[in-house]
Amino acid sequence: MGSRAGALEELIQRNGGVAVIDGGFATQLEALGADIKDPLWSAVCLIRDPHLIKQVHIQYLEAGADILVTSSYQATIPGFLSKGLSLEQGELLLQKSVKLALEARDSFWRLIQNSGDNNYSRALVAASIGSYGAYLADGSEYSGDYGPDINLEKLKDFHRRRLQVLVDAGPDLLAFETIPNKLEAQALAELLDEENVQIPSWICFSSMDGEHVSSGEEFKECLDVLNKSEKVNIVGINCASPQFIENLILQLRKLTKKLLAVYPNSGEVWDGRAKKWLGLECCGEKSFEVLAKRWHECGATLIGGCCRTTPRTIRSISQLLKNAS
Ligand code: MET
Ligand SMILES: [Zn+2]
Repeated sequence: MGSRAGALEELIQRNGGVAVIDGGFATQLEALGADIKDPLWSAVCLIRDPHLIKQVHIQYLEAGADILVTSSYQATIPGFLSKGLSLEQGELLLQKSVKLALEARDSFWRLIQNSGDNNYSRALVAASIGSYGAYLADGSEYSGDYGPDINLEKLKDFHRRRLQVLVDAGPDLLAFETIPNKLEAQALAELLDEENVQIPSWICFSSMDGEHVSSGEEFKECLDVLNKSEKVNIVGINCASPQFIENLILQLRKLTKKLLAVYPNSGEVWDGRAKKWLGLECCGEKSFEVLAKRWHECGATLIGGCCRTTPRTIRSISQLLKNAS
């Protein structure tokens, strides 16, 4: 692994070969009463309800998450500007997303050390960077359909300043989430190089059919690009249906030597136009945890949940994966 990956390696080793990522962030904010019907989605809480953000982080730590993903998924500088905030205010909010997670991690860890409880590891903080489609808030993070005007340079420019601000805020990792196509994967890999980022990163794709990335492109095409990058330490899948994950892991295992991360959603489907979740969960808490064990056996090292998963989901997978190992 690249530089400064030591803390992650140590964590994985201490847990016997696994690290548990937290669960749905926006989902849990809503469960605590936050109103996130906004173009900034969960990131609107950085402005209105930072205490709820911290509470969600603490709930996932208590549940046994080893990696907290920050509230910055849909937090972007243009998004904040269009809310009437200044550039400086927008950058402070991005910093705050990392700060809130670091503070939650540090205060929880102090508590654990004082209690002598051996069941927890000191968690790591992964700064979330949602895809360009997440910023557009039109569902294109699940189609990769960015229109004819978008190109590699524009995607890099879109991501550059947020990336710099988040890295400067001192997270342990970067989590690129719900990447829908090869072009954006390539833009991110190039940007990590250009910015000479020193902390480890994961790049996770979603998949609508269990076989391709959301755009319909082959995983192989995307992995060919990422395999060339030393800055991308981990690749994987987030916010896809749990029923697809086993096959996707088997496919990815053949395509890369990098660590694999999987954190699927609950199996419900997000209707990006109607902005609501459709259908019932395909699997209850119990089967999610049984599946998670299988994902680990198939070669995933970082495992957690995305939208509609909860601290209960994370508690059961944390217990099962860590006791088994
Ligand atoms: N980290 C984000 C969350 O859990 C990922 C959302 S995927 C649409 O809210
Ligand atoms: Zn999700």
